[in-house]
Amino acid sequence: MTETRAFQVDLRGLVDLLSHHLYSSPRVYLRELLQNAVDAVTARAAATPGAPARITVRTGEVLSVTDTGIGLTEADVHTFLATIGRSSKRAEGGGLDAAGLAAAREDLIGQFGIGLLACFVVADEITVVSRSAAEPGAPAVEWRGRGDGSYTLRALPPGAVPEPGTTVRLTPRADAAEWTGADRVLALARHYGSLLRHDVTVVEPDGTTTRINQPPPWERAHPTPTARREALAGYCRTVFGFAPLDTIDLDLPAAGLRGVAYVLPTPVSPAQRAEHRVHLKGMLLSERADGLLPEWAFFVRCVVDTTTLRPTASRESLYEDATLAAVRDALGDRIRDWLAGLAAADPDLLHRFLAVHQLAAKALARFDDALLRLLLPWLPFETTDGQVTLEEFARAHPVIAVTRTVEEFRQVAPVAGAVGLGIVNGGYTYDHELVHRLPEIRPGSQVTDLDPTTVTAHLDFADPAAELAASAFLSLARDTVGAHGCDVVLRSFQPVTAPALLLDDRDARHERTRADLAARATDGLWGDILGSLRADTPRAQLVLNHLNPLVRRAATITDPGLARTTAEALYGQALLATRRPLRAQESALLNRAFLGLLDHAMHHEGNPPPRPASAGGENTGE
Ligand SMILES: Nc1ncnc2c1ncn2[C@@H]1O[C@H](COP(=O)(O)OP(=O)(O)OP(=O)(O)O)[C@@H](O)[C@H]1O
Repeated sequence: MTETRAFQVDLRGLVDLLSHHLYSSPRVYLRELLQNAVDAVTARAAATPGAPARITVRTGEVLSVTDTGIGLTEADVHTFLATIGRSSKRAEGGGLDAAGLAAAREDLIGQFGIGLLACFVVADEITVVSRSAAEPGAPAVEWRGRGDGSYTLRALPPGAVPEPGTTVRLTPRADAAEWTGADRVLALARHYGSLLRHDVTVVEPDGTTTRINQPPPWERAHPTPTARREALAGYCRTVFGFAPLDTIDLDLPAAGLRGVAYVLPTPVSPAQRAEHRVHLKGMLLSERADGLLPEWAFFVRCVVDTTTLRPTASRESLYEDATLAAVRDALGDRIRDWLAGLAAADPDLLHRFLAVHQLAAKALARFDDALLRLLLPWLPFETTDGQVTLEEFARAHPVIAVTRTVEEFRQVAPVAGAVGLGIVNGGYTYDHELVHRLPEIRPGSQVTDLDPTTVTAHLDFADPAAELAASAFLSLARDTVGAHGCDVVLRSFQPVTAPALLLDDRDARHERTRADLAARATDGLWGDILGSLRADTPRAQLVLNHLNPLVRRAATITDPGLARTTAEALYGQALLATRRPLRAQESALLNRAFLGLLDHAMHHEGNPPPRPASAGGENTGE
């Protein structure tokens, strides 16, 4: 005959699992106790509006949490308290539902039926004394549960518990003293319970009584809007430790969510994890909730209290579901609206915001066409006219060229600026893309990527006689520098102090890398592939400045060795000015040029080269 048996649960093992793998710290025991008390009070208030709603935490050798809540009958204790995984707050036919409290369920925090186990992380035994408010005639009960999984239950004599409600007591183990001392309990109660909606007090062993919660500042009445703003900013300083640039009210009635977003006063990296404080029905769920806001909103920190978002079983983060996704979108909209409002009504604050969160605003504009339209005219960019908005820049330059890297910009900007070419530094995050979108917002403006030929086309030609006089040097320089995939031209440009300009774009660099690899490829197939990729890409250009005195003198050098070294030195100097990492053969070229010039200079001084040392070394001894 087949016998059906029930699973046995090893409670010690289960508690161990919870404490080591579910909860991040033993301190959550207090949160679970508070939460049960809050739920019990909420359930009773739903059945009997106006019923007492107090929660008292007493610290000392014995720690207790007393509530004036719904209480438990003997049957409730067996069904809910003593059955792990069963919760009156979720189960169909649960005690609270039976009492007609289905509506209140929405306001309850617990749902998993495992919370009480957290107490076994700090104590070996828990005592619950309870009297039901739903069945006032039922006797009060005392339940003692032990960490080994056993429990006892006894009915108490009439009058032993005068009022409905529940007291949970535990005697902390010595090794849990860190979490159960009076100061720590007070701090933890404040930490978790500061926004709970019922009256929560902590009584210390010397009788000191502290109320630990009050309504959140966004719900309190304030005499003036300024007073409200100050109260909200003060709250930000307390919970986050900074004075916000501005506060944004968050109110999503459909999602049962209220709170505020604080705009950070200093820049943050988009990669930094946003840390939002999320309260669930008043109880602090997490100080580091992820996913509450869209990723682009990394410039705000939120505090919210919500009734609809679901916690994970550890109660330390939000459960990623459709509700959270909808809330995230709606909160994103609120932050967008705030920005739109600033642009329309408070340009001063918008300027201050952009001064700090330029990067965030740029990230935002990329995502959202409406915001692009709204923000692009205000966003500053680095240009050949200095730090200006694109709008201003476009007015002065009908055609805007944009670089792909900061180095390219640094190198070309002084020269391009002098010849009136309008260039924007597109090397910073998002800038290249945003500048290219300017014509969408400003029809008629033209944006192109900067390439070497555009710049050279704007530089003045040297006069033909000068070009002719320099032709021998130029052809030698072309020969020398050409080996590095670079052309040489002669032009006149400002500033005169710059002997040469290396115009080198990404395509030209790629082509050089490809050529390098192809030359090194010993394997025929690989060499063929790289060879076949040879593109007709623009080569880099070394533009020598004919206005520069050094270049003028170089053009007259007759010694081919010195002319070659001079060409290499000019190329090397222009190469260094690009501030990009040098390749091995470029470093070798610089070395060669430097040593060559040194050698030439010493020759010039009249120092003859030393006689080479003989192979075996001279015998200088006697
Ligand atoms: N202070 C209390 N007053 C009345 N009933 C309580 C109290 N504490 C616990 N209970 C009962 O014990 C049950 C189990 O509590 P437990 O804390 O283990 O889980 P839960 O609160 O239902 O869910 P969660 O695991 O999400 O916290 C509750 O559903 C409730 O019926």
